[in-house]
Amino acid sequence: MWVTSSTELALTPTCLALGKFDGVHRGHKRVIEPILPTSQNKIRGEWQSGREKEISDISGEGSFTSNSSLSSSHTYSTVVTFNPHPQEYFTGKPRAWLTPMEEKIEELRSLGVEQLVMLPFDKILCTLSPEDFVQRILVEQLQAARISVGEDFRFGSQRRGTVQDLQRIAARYNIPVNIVSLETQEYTQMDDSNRKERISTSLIREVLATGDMERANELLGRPYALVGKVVTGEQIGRTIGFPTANLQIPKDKFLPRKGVYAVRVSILNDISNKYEFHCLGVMNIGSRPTVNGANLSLEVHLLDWAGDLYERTLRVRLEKFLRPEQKFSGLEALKNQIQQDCVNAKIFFGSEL
Ligand SMILES: Cc1cc2nc3c(=O)[nH]c(=O)nc-3n(C[C@H](O)[C@H](O)[C@H](O)COP(=O)(O)O)c2cc1C
Ligand SMILES: Nc1ncnc2c1ncn2[C@@H]1O[C@H](COP(=O)(O)OP(=O)(O)OP(=O)(O)O)[C@@H](O)[C@H]1O
Repeated sequence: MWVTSSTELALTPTCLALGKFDGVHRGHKRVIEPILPTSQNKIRGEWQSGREKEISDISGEGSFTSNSSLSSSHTYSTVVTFNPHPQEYFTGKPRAWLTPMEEKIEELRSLGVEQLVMLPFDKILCTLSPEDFVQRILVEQLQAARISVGEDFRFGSQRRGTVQDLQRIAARYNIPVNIVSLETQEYTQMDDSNRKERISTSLIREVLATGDMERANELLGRPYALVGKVVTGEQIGRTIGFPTANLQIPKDKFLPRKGVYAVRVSILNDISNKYEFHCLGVMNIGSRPTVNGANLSLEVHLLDWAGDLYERTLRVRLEKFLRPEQKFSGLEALKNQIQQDCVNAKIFFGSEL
């Protein structure tokens, strides 16, 4: 996938999906689907499979995340997003992401998106009128051939432009706009009544903060994952019979509720760049009050497994919140509880063991 923050370096013409796409959740996938080559094929019946050429020599600010074989007269399926996040720009506060950049690129690439354009969200961009945004950015710079957005997408200065405005303005340039209806999820409330909720990044963040992984994962369409390298810890874990891999994740990754989770772990094969060796485990996200830990740490113990994981990249999928972190009277009490956590995780995973 080609990734750039410069519209001058963007591969054109394009089929565009517009938005912030943090989390690449089920609603986002619905918006992206119509711009993928397979869907365009169905829509236009003219997707080119011949005359393909390997594009690997593009220099400059952008980068390829894998070797892509693309046609020279091809409409590039492109996700257009904003950097920094508009909220970050307006509040001046850094934001934690459900999918930090690397993870977002990986998710979009796995969907079949060919290009990610991260428009610099600055004073110029945020003061463009809806008309100028479409004409200058989408038409002139990105040469849009088709646009896909969710029903509630807003754009242009002060979010003035609605999807109907987008459709009307784009029609002047003969660009069709797909307006995707909102993806919702049925949710059973405390009083047992059912409610449909619109899937959004904000909702998923709220749910993750409560530790309700079943609901968060349902909204996302996949388990929420922490991806990072294994670094050295204080090595107390092995002395109590529970060696743990300490994970170093991107600083801007959004963390769910602190506590202990039942998890699925996979290890990145650095050569094939694929995750393999799948294993179950228990993870603690917390500051380890029992051993007077000062910083937040992310530690995973793999069930019934022994080996060296230092420097390996792990993907830890959080499946079930088991309990909050506690301060125990000593290491023996902590050890007994971790033993119980492993039993509880095994019960949760049930037949998989
Ligand atoms: C499943 C699991 C649950 C844990 N629960 C707690 C806890 O409730 N309270 C706590 O202080 N530390 C908890 N820890 C962290 C341990 O204190 C930590 O693993 C131990 O100090 C060893 O860390 P080190 O090997 O990185 O030095 C937990 C660790 C794991 C793997
Ligand atoms: N549930 C959904 N169903 C269909 N389209 C959606 C859904 N949620 C977002 N979209 C669309 O996907 C694109 C990207 O959405 P965006 O990330 O900007 O919003 P979001 O997921 O609602 O996040 P936030 O909560 O931060 O507003 C936009 O075009 C938006 O309208």
